[in-house]
Amino acid sequence: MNKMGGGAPDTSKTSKLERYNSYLRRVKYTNLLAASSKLLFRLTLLAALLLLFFFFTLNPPTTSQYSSHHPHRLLSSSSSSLGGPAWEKQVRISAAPRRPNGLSVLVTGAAGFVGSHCSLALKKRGDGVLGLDNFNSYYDVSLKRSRQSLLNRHRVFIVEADINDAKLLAKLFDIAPLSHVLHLAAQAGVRYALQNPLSYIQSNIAGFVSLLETCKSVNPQPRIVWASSSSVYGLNSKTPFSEHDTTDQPASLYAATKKSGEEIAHTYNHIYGLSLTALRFFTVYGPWGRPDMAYYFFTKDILNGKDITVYKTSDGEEVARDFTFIDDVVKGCLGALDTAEKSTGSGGRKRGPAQLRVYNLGNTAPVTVGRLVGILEELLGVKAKKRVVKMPRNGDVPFTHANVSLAYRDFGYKPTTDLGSGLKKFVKWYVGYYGVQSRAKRGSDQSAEE
Ligand SMILES: O=C(O)[C@H]1O[C@H](OP(=O)(O)OP(=O)(O)OC[C@H]2O[C@@H](n3ccc(=O)[nH]c3=O)[C@H](O)[C@@H]2O)[C@H](O)[C@@H](O)[C@H]1O
Repeated sequence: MNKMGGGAPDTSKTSKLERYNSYLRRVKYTNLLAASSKLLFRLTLLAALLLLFFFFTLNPPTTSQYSSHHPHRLLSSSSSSLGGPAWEKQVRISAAPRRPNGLSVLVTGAAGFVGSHCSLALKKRGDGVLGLDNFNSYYDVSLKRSRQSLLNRHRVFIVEADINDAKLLAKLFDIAPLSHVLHLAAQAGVRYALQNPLSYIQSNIAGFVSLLETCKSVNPQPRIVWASSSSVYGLNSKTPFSEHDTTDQPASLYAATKKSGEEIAHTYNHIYGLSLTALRFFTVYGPWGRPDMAYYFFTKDILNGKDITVYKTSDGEEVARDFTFIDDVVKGCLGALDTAEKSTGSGGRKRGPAQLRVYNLGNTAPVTVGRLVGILEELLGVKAKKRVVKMPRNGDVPFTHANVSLAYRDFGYKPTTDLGSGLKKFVKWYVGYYGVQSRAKRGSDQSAEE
């Protein structure tokens, strides 16, 4: 029966069906719309990610770019304005050796602690030295500027640029026939990796690869000596540490990046015939040192009457280091440069087997941190306010101890400075540099007269 009445045909079923169909069509359409907008959103996101990827691959952030966006920023100067005839002349003159068969060395990290000492030593014996440094703000930039002034007085020119600047690196090799690279630019410090891990990747891995990429392509390829670290031994308990020991237990990101550097060196040696020598430095100290290192900031804090924190191991043992004096390390660096064989590649291709070496540069006589503090107290004439605490898990290792027989065999490396004599020289420099007027000054004057 037609509920609508009259003789009209019964359409209630058809219209219900139509309404239902149209409902289904609407649902389908809405679903389709939702699905396609989801797809559109995903495609846009993918495109944006791809764009970002290509942007950063083609324009890797330099340390300076990185700095301005990062909470723990490392400010450095830009190299975009470098160039011109006067600048090129400075580069050429600085890199030119002044003795027959002298080396022409690019020293990266030349305004750094080891870099400035090595640059001076090379220049003094008649080699050409061209410095490169980004003057980042990891520690007091004015100290780096003072080292730069010192080098300037000895006619060593420092190019202000980042090792990640591949164009600039290629330009330097174009201008000057650089025979060797002493690569010391790095993000140093074991504990700072907890605060700024990416700076280690940026300098010690990306920067190193950027340098090697340039070196493999230039003709002739330079010989490269570079700074690895005692920290690669990590939790190794076999003493003294030998280059034959396994180094697969890094305790810090710093150590891991230095270890990666050694593996990367192997690759570039294997593929491109680059001659590469890694030097594992053992806690290098001395005048013009690094303010982030314990002996340096202990000196400052002891003089200022501030507490110092001395670590002990979780077993309550004293922590010890094979502290190595800068002059000994400089001799090791020069010995490694002098015995480095030619790279064998040309036109970016390997033409034969090339030298690949790793050496410890240590002092072979570990000293506890407690004893280090004791020596500083004597030299400064001030009692330290010590707080002995268990070593936090911050990347530190309990002890280091170098076996240096390989370096002795191959280039006569023989450390001659004990911690007492080395710290005496450091304190004398420190009180002079900072103009410290205290018992420390009198103490160091007395020691200098002895
Ligand atoms: O050989 C290396 O390859 C490394 O050497 C250096 O690292 P380390 O040997 O750790 O030197 P450094 O920090 O001076 O601490 C010295 C001692 O003081 C202890 N230490 C430290 C800080 C503190 O507050 N208290 C303390 O007891 C601490 O436990 C340690 O026992 C370089 O910094 C590094 O860049 C890298 O080159």
